[in-house]
Order: sequence, then structure tokens, then C-alpha cells
Amino acid sequence: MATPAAAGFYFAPFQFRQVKSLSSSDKPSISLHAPLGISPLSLFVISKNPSRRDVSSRCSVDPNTLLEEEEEAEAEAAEKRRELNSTNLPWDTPAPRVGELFDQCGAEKDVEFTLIIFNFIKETTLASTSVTAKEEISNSLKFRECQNGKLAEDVAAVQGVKIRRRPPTGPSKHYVGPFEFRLENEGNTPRNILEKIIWDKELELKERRPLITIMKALENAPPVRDFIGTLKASYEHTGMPALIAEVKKASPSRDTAIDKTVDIVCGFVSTFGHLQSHLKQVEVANSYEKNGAACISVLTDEKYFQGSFENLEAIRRAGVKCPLLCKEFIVDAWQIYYARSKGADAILLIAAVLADLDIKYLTKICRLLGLAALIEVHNESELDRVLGIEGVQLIGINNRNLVLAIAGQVVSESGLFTPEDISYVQDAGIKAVLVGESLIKQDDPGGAISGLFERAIIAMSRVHSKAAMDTEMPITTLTYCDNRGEVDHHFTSRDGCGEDDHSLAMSWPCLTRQPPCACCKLVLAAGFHSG
Ligand SMILES: O=P(O)(O)OC[C@@H](O)[C@@H](O)c1c[nH]c2ccccc12
Repeated sequence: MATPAAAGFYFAPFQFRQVKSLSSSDKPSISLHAPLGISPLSLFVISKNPSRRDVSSRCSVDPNTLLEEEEEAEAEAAEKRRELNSTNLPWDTPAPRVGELFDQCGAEKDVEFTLIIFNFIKETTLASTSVTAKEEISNSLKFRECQNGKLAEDVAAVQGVKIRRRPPTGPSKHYVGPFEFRLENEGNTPRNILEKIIWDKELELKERRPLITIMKALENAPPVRDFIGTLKASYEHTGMPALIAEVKKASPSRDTAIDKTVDIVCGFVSTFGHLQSHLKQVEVANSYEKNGAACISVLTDEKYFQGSFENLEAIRRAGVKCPLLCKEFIVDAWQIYYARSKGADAILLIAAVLADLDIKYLTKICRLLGLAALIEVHNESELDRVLGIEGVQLIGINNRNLVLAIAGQVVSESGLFTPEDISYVQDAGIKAVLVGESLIKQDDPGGAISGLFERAIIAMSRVHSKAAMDTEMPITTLTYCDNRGEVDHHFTSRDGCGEDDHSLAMSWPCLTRQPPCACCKLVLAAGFHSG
């Protein structure tokens, strides 16, 4: 599978960095800190030093002479490297020329890193085209993500990502003999609970199973449901914001929220003592569905939210038809594959945690797997960033800070407790909401939906049209299809596709261009369509 930076580009407001490794074998071992503001394009190449042991073992002459020769050669190579380091190359430097420059630094396998910095996005775009062409010309030019965490963090910081992905100065624990010491400093102390969660998540991920085993599990995963389509359909059907109802057992306590960001991003408040078991969570999910939730959000983080992937899987396997949002702190593509293997139809990406390139890459993975990505923002600058990222389809605005009305698909998240709250966000133009605490804390979380919305929402997933019953075809899922003219027959009729579910392409432009399948016709006949 391609690595995140197969395309290898970091965009920062006025600069672009790309790290390219020509070494096909070893992991790069040199940490390279790029000086900022080099213009217009600089190429850095760093070679490994030839090892002394290698040279002496090959020759039988006086080792001292050898050493001198070796030193001379090294001085010469260093000179060449210096030359290269200070060479400003035009962005459209042809591939063979770049190859030649690499060659000057020694054999290809000796080259560890090439770092290219651009000052302007236009140059970046143009160069990226030539870089792709280059790759075609020579397979030996391989691009990969910067392995040097520091550089990635620099880029993230320039983009306004406040959460550091790992402790900059390493973990605080040290061992001397059998004793454990904690040396705490700014660089190894999380600045807030979200950062703490992320640092822990990175450690947790070290224990993960190999991706290949997940790939196998993917084959047996239940088919993906159209998360965004279902939200749109629910809104059109009910005229009320579509509800993503959340199953969560606990949230980090407000007391541990060191700063506002945390409070905003993580939600809040201790343990909700209601949900004791998988069984109970499945029950709640079912009840949410019966009471009109369009989609269901399931917390999977164990340490802080007492959630689990088993819950997600149990809910999906129990026959809940609503598309499922996997609420996880995603920092790695592996987690997306894993979520899909457990039946997720959508995942959450938090803009406060992820740099633009990460978001772009992770949403790409989602598209590949057919999942929706809900990108969560909690302030205007994050929103601006996210709106500029290609491929973003669904944005979640966390209400703990503000409500913004923007065009496109927006989910209003968190802190919605009363019908007035719902009306407020609805008046702001919101067509979908994500609600957890105010439902889950009730004795009957599903039943509480009608109170929150001040009316019962017709459960989309439980529509049994007369026509459907006549033919014993359960119409269980209505899937909105956008008006690009593509009818998604993914879940369509039993006779058509062998699936139990039936979907309906609800948009007219779509239906006029393509005739609906038999199942959709039935639904249309029964009057469940948007006009
Ligand atoms: O319980 P609330 O206030 O209705 O919020 C639900 C949901 O938005 C919240 O749990 C949440 C929002 N963003 C998150 C990120 C991770 C975990 C949880 C969350």
C-alpha cells in the first residue's frame, strides 16, 4: 500500500516541502532540519558516509594510506554536497538533470534524503507534475513521507495544528537499573487532555496487528452504508436536522479539561452510568434507530471513553441499519481500515490534531473504502483550513465554541440539550446534528429523541410501505443518491442484488436520467421520495 506521502507533499502557506528518499532498503537515519524561507527552490541531498570497515576489508594495502584516501574522497564528496545544498534549481528542472545531481552524490543507494522546498504553491503544483513524470521516467526515484517527525510537526504547527502528535522530547519515564524515574518538562507533558489522548493513541497503535490481517477481515465486513446520503435523505424526509445519535459510556471529566480546546474537542463529563454492556449499547442503538436517528455514532476509544470496536461490531451485527460513525481518535490510516473491518460507514477526523496533508490523505483512504469522513473543526481558522482541503465532504462544527452557518454538508456537534438548541442550529442553516450526552443520560435514550426534537421523527429505516409489504420486500434503508446521475444499487432489491436491504435513489435528477430499479419503483409508488 502506498505510504501517506506517496505523493509526498507538505503544503504550508508559503512553502512546500517534499522529502524524497532514494534508499529502497534502509529507513533514513539522518535527521534533516530544513532551513525555512529558501528561495525559490533548493535541493538538498545527503549521502551516507562509506563505511571504513567496508573499504579496509576490500583492500590489502596499508590501512593508513587507505584512511587518507578515504578522507580525501569524503572531503570531495562533502564539497559536492555543499555545492548541491546551495544550488537553487528552477522548479521545472528536468527529471534526468535531477537524476544527474543525485548521481554526483554517489551511488543511488547511498542517498538518504532529498528535500525540496518551494516558496509558492504555484511552483509546488507545477513541480508536483514534473515530479510525477519523473517517477515514471525512473523507478529509482521513490518518494516517501518524511520519517523525521520533527519536520512533519513543523509543518503542522505552521498550519495551526496545536496538538503535538508525540512528546517532542520523548517520554518522561526513564529507567536507571530497576528504578523508574519521571523527568517532566514542557516537551514531555501533554498540554491538554486531547494531546494526552493522542500521545496515548500513538502508543496504543504500536501494538496494532499488521495491516494485512485487517485487509483479510475487510472481505467479510458488512457492506458500507451511505452515511452522507442518509443524512441528506433524513433531512429531506423530515424537514428536521438529521440526527446522528451517539452511543457513549463515558467522557473525560470536565475537571481534567486543562484548557478550553479540550473541552471543545472532547466533549465532557464523567461516566454515564447507564451503559454497562455490549448488549445494552446494542439496545440503545436499536432504540435510537426506531426513534428516528438517521445515523449512529459509536465511541470506540477505550481508555478515555470506555468505548470499544467490539461495540461497533456488535451494533452492526445486531442488524442496526443506520450507517455507523466510528468515533475514534484517528492518527493513522490503519485505524480506518480497522474501523471498516468492524462495520463502520464513516469515521471522524479532528482538524485540531491532523495537518492538511493528513486530512487529505486519510479522506482519500476513506473514499477508497467507501467511507464518509466527518472532519471536526472547532474554530474559524480550522474551518478555513478544512474548506481548502480537497476531498472534504462533511464537516462537523463543534458547538462548544461556536455555530457557523456555511454552505455544504455541515453537522452541528455537541452540547445540544433542548429543542431550542436544535431550533437554533437549524435556523443557522444546519441540516444534521450529532447528539450524545443529552440522550444517553436519559433512562430511555431512544425515547428521549422526540423530546429533544419536540416531535417524533419518522424512522427512515423502518419505513414499511404497503407496496413493499405486499411483495414481502422489507424496505429497510433509504439511500440518497446525489444528482451526478449515479444510482447506487449497492443494497438494492433481493432479486436484483441478493441483498436484504433496499435503497432508494431519492434525487429526481438522478431518477430521470436513469430508470430506478424495481425496488426503487416500489418505494416511489408508495410515495417515499423527495420531489
Ligand atoms: O455529548 P454531546 O455534547 O452531545 O457531544 C457528542 C459528540 O459531539 C462528542 O462526544 C464529541 C465531539 N467530538 C468528539 C471527538 C471525540 C470524542 C467525542 C466527541
